[in-house]
Amino acid sequence: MSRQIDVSDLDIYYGSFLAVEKVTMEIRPRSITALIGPSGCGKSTFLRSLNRMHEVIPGARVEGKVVLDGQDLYGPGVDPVAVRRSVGMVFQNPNPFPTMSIYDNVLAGMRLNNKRMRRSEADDVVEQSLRGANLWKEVQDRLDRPGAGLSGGQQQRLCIARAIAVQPQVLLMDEPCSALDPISTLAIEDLMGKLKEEYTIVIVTHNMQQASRVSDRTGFFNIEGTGKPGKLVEMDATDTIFSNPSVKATEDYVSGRFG
Ligand SMILES: Nc1ncnc2c1ncn2[C@@H]1O[C@H](COP(=O)(O)OP(=O)(O)OP(=O)(O)O)[C@@H](O)[C@H]1O
Repeated sequence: MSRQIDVSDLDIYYGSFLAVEKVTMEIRPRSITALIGPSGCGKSTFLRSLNRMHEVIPGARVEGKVVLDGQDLYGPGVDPVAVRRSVGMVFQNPNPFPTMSIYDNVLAGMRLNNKRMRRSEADDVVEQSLRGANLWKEVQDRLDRPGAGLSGGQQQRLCIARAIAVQPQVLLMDEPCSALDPISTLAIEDLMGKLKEEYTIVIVTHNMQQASRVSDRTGFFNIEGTGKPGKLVEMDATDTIFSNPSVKATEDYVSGRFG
């Protein structure tokens, strides 16, 4: 499995509104790709199209291709639920099931997938996922307590544990730190650095420092005006985007001159 995503000529619509136009992008395996750009340019819309989450909105659709490991995720007969299993997602606000125990939260995705497991197998998945999310040490003695009892940063790591429990190939993260304090943010950033050894990660962030700290490659999206579609302006190694971009709009954005 290469865990590479190749997007070609992707148009993304909400009904008749073209929100994102003609994106072609190579998302490299076992690396972190950051998507940046001003509000409304379609970063979250594009991210959601990578695991067919976009389709849960009535009237939303795409044209073009998203290919993961040689399979067109929008091809005929492809099950969107299976796509979401191999391309997991972590959202802006940590959203563990509040009354469910930490233990059951980790297994929630697997249970949705109707996977039956022996207790010892489930114990292993919980421990490995929580270790993978750098949360095991903090919660190992209170696995039966509700997820809501954790701090915001711990809840976000619990959501990451839940996402990796189903062993996805790709992890999509939509502003995963925007609801967190700086210390929890650094903990998630450290964790992302570790996770990229195994997963392909795509992150949407408004935080330029975060994009430059954590990502290997960065794509800059922009929009020409209200009602116009968002477009991928350029994509390159993160260092290049931040120090020597090819397009003036990128330079203006990363240097804080607009956006
Ligand atoms: N559920 C929806 N129905 C209709 N239009 C939508 C929906 N979600 C987003 N849009 C529109 O699609 C365009 C892109 O929105 P999107 O949220 O993807 O941008 P973004 O770059 O992620 O913005 P932000 O940085 O503010 O989160 C916007 O014009 C937005 O109004």
